[in-house]
Amino acid sequence: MPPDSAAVAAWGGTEIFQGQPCIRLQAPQGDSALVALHGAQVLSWVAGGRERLYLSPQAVFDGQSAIRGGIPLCFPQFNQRGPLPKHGFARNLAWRRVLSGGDGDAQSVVCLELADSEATRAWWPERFAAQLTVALGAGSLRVQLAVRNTGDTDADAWSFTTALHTYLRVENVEHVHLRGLDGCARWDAVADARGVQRGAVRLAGEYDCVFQAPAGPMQLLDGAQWLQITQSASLSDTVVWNPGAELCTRLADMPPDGYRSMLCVEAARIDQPVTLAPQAQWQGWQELRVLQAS
Ligand SMILES: O=P(O)(O)OC[C@H]1O[C@H](O)[C@H](O)[C@@H](O)[C@@H]1O
Repeated sequence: MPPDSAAVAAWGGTEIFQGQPCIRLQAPQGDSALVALHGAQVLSWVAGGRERLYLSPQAVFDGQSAIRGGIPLCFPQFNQRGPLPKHGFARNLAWRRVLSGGDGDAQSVVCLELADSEATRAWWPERFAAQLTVALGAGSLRVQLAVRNTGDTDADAWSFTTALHTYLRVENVEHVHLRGLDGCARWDAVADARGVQRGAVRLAGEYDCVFQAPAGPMQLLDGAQWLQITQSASLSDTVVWNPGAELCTRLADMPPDGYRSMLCVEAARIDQPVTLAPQAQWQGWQELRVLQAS
């Protein structure tokens, strides 16, 4: 469905970024976020005067391709774990703005919806409604996905996997520490090896691991910039990804040295797909919060 630009404009807070209709969220103390209708993708989060998300300078904004950076949503399939296009189709389609119904005002909260359509049923036959709510707080950003099976009561249950595929901006990925995953079971997708994480995650080269999500918050230590990352228990996996130098040169929508400036810390549901009976609903969220370094 094409973006309903007129309706979106009537709600205010809209702007065009790289040719794409977007919604600008503003917090009183100066923080802001930018959310594209395409993919319901957060493209920017400025907190404490600093951009916190990585958006590739070579990202493609053609209204069809996945946008490299920000917070893409993988739904209803994570990666290539199924017959659908990689990471599902939600990041390739235009979402529409709906009433948020939540806390906060229209300046700091936006809710976008994607329901099944001819386009989605060409890939996946299920009837669904997905809502992505982005809430900007003082030094925080919370992204919540709610999914409902809108099938008739005598319809079948269906399953999905998902990820909030957050690209965090870092000074130099080889200098960061990601704390909070110590003791978590992990599958290293590069080496195809299972193990348990010991200590903080440090990176040197390509990194692609699916962890059992930690019970508490993680902390990303990037020099003097600290970020707390929390996810709901319903998102039971955490993915940490960086393409490294060699793979990065093969990603057409990233500059060769782009990998240095980003680290994906993804709140995901992969190993145990969510199964929804007709009319049942599920939700999951990730929250990012700026911390004072100590
Ligand atoms: O290039 P994309 O389709 O956006 O996928 C980027 C990456 O997403 C996740 O982090 C996966 O764990 C990686 O295996 C994958 O390469």
